[in-house]
Amino acid sequence: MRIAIGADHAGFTLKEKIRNLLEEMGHQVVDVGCHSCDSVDYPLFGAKVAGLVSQGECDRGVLVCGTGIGMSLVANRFPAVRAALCHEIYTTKMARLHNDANILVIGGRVVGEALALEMVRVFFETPFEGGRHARRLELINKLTTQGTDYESS
Ligand SMILES: O=C(CO)[C@H](O)[C@H](O)[C@H](O)COP(=O)(O)O
Repeated sequence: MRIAIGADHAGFTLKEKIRNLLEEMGHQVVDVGCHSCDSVDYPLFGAKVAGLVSQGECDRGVLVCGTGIGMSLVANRFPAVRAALCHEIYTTKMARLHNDANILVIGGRVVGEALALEMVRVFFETPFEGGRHARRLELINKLTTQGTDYESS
């Protein structure tokens, strides 16, 4: 899989570990930065990763900032992006099984390194279940084309 990863200064250290893990797992990683602990603005990096996923240039993405909230806000503005902010294994697994999340967002100041790396492993090893969940994702897609007027579809 081709995976875009990005972080701000608060997520830089964890992002480096995540890149190593993904490469060990055999994935091709596109690292959009940042490249140090110097203070930067998370929207710049969140938008790069989300843009690559949205345009189909990468299959999935991983974003890390301090809490993960800022990166989530940015990423979910992009068409076809389903970014999931996760703090533990269960939610991470369900984000794939039920939501077909294509970007995993982690708070580098919230989740410890070992747990975060296990979450990454689970995210990339868990398939989407489809079925009723696909129908619900389709309803989300319709929000962008016809607002909340589901009845007229
Ligand atoms: O955007 C965030 C929260 O939604 C991230 O956690 C940032 O990493 C954080 O705001 C950065 O804070 P700092 O005080 O500038 O290090």
